[in-house]
Amino acid sequence: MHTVRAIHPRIEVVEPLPSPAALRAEIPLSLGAQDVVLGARRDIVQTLKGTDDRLVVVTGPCSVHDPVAALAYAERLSELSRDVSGELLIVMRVYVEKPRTRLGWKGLVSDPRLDGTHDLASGLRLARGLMAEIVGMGLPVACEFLDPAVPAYLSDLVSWAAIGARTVESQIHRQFTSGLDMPVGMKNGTAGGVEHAIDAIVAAAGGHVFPAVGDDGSAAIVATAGNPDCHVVLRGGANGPNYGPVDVARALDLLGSAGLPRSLFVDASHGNSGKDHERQPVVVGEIAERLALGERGIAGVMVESFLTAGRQDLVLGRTDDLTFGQSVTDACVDWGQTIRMIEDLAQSVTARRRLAEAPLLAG
Ligand SMILES: O=C[C@H](O)[C@H](O)COP(=O)(O)O
Ligand SMILES: C=C(OP(=O)(O)O)C(=O)O
Repeated sequence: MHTVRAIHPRIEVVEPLPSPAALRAEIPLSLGAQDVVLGARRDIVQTLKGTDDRLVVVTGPCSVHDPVAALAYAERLSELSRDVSGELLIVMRVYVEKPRTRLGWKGLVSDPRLDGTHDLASGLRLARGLMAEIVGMGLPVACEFLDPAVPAYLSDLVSWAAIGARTVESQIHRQFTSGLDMPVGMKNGTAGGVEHAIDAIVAAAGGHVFPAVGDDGSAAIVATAGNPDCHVVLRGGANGPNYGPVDVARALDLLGSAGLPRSLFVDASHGNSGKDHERQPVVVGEIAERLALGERGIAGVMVESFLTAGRQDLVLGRTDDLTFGQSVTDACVDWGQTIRMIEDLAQSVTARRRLAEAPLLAG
């Protein structure tokens, strides 16, 4: 550890971090786990293209603060996902970085002990170990990539990623997304406009050259090939929800006019539920009804769900006071409600399939 204050008075400490290659060697991905990651990436792309008629469901806690609770959730979800695998492609939210509106705990990677000590090396190790364990259960993993240094440490474990509402306009995020190997959902901005997400899709589809952390941890110039698998995630915004049929049709038309596939995800939480977790089943119910009636533009749905309903305030350093399996960021639906929402969505896919087959049967 050495101080750099003489040159940069506002930087207090610079410490070394293990390189991405070193962390990968410490927590490798087994061949079986690699199949899970790659298989889900491929299947999600097929659902976006409409060649797989299942629905992607990205569900899990708003943020992971307790790996034990996250694993307990993952065990239940992996079992449930097997039951509905003919209709739904379930991916678990394992969100280890949190963007904050102002200030607050920024996730497991940033502060894994939840006490303000910011042991990032342990955070990355913990996040990688947790993701590896969940993928090892056969359950694919989703996260938001926030800090541009983090994907190099985790992205080989991730099947679906988001660029959040607060960073979708950032060139830096669009650049690193252009080098990611998984489908990436671009959230509409916090103000609600879908145009920034469409700009982000176009930008990330192109190749870029930019400075980054190399695999060995050294400063590097990275050139990317472009990511053709980005899509919009409608999450609502300051003016209210945008999951209704008119907003979805408008977003699909904008995508079509930009020469992009008419396919998107809907986030049932955030601006679409006014951050009221009890609204999420209502949003999911309405989407399920529309899917059952033949809606094809919605390829995926996101839900914020954990073991216990609601949310709790985190006081740094006071983890003993926390309720097990309850979110310390946005409020989530509980496990029982999650099962009902997933069953509802699975039934809607079955109904949509019957509808698609009906003319063939009649003929
Ligand atoms: O999804 C989580 C939150 O909505 C996002 O991180 C912003 O949180 P904040 O407004 O509580 O800071
Ligand atoms: C922060 C999140 O979403 P958004 O960027 O839509 O606010 C999230 O999904 O955790």
